Amino acid sequence: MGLLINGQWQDRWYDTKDSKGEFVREQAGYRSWITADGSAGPSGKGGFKAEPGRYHLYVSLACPWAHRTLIFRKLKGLEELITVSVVSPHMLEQGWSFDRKTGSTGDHLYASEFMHQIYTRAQADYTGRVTVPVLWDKQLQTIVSNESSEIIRMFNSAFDGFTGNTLDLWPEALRDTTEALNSWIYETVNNGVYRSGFATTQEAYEHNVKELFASLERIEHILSQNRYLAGATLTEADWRLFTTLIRFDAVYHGHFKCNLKQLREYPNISGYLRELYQIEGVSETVDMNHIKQHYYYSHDMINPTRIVPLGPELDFTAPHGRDSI
Ligand SMILES: N[C@@H](CCC(=O)N[C@@H](CS)C(=O)NCC(=O)O)C(=O)O
Repeated sequence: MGLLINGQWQDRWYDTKDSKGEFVREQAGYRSWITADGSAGPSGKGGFKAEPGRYHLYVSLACPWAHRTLIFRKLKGLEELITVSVVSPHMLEQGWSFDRKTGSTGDHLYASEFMHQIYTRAQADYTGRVTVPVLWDKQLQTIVSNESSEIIRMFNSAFDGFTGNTLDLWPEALRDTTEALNSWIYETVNNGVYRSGFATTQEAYEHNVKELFASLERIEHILSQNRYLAGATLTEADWRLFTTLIRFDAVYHGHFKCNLKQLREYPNISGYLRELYQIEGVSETVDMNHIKQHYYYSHDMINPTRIVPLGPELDFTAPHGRDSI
């Protein structure tokens, strides 16, 4: 695990000295948007017109942020239009790698060994963390975006003209509601599990775990009255939450010490999680082996033996019972 400084790879764990033991996530560096006509999006530069075959996704099947983009690619019927390479679940001294022996598909575009080579291909003197997902433009040979929350919004509509798929997971009428949900769920749940697990002081850990479970209680309450987070309609807020929930009992509960409760103790959250998992195509995006291998094997600062636990046994295919909500 490490980062690039002026294009040079440095092997380093997160520095929490200046933040009282708190893990602080770095802002994504590439923030442009693919749009239907190539005009600039809300941030970054223009020139990235939606075109079949032009774009490529680099993902980890273990990573909850990358997982969001795979779900949107699936639900929006983009599999033929946007190609994918998967990194190995083991993120070691050189960061994410394309080691086929440990579960990567290899880099289909450039046969690179490491993900940091994709970043330096886009910018030779890049400084910053080398994260997935990365949305790559094969034509301009550069990174369009490495921010999952924005990639899913591009996928939601930019290619509709080609696919005819008009499923709208960010409906105009629910945007304020969705944004409000996203903001506290991102802070205390999606990133909250990382802030708990990567904390290096007892105080920071306890603070984050308590916040996380207060939010889970709040979500349990919302889901006792609503089928989905924003009401009767499934939105991006649900998929953003889903990728954290699906990893919760298997990884965050043990490895990140988010263990006040297991998700199975929340009846509404568990039923909701199963319902989302059972939506057509979604289970194909979930790879529990990559998920467990990544966290338990890569973070040797937290788990120095690198032993990957066998349990817990989870069955996301059981009836969800949410039809009556
Ligand atoms: N803001 C980014 C965060 C992506 C991210 O942090 N990905 C993790 C994997 S789960 C990563 O690549 N971490 C490597 C690192 O921090 O060095 C997004 O949502 O796309």
